[in-house]
Amino acid sequence: MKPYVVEIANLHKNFGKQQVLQGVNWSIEQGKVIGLLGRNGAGKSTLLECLLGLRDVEAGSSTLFGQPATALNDAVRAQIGYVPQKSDLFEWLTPLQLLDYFKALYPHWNQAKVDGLMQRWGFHGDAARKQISTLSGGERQRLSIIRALAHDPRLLVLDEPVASLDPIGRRDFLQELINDVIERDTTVIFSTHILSDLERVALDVAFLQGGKIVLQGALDDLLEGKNLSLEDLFVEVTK
Ligand SMILES: Nc1ncnc2c1ncn2[C@@H]1O[C@H](COP(=O)(O)OP(=O)(O)OP(=O)(O)O)[C@@H](O)[C@H]1O
Repeated sequence: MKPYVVEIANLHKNFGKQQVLQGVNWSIEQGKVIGLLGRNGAGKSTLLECLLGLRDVEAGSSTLFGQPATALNDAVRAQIGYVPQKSDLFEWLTPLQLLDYFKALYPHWNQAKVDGLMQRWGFHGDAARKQISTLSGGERQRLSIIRALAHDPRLLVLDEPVASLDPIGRRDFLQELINDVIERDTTVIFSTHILSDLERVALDVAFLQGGKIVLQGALDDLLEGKNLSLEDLFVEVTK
């Protein structure tokens, strides 16, 4: 068995009186590609933020590569790539300036990968020199993904990464993910509402419902012998 990259134990998170996470237990082995599913407002973004140590929690813990998520050392931090749901890019920079900025922060930076993705994903020529504030939603999302992949992370956390991408952009991105996982045994956790995409890349799924992971496992196993589609399963688990 491979080591666990993520270990979440009894995680509780409230916003005021609202109990969003109510005892999440979730362990993720190295090299897994997991789709996180749940209704709007189920707490997927909150869970991904808590998993990464970006939010205070009421109780419980998240451990990444054996270290508490709230106290990661620089070496572990450099192994993580994150695409948040809301763009956190520096609006006043251009894509080239943004990537140069992050390049200086990471010990491992795969410039060949960045150059290739910039070419393929529409950032050749003028688009690479426009102010980020003027980019479209999909262009920002592409840039955010390039930034997250640029340092060859071993753990990728993606919060609805393809929501604004056109079908070709989605296909390219999914292909990139698959290649990366196969080549480097990257662990990928991504939330999405696009079940067809999930079925193309995720071997595992986890359902967040009522503040807990209520069902997880290999997609094939969960659907086997049930004559259900993933959509049917989603409806059944989250109703
Ligand atoms: N900063 C915040 N302050 C107060 N409430 C919040 C905050 N962030 C999230 N919430 C609430 O927590 C709940 C879970 O939100 P979250 O964004 O994690 O859900 P989600 O599953 O990612 O939803 P979606 O599928 O719509 O993106 C929601 O009811 C939301 O209103």
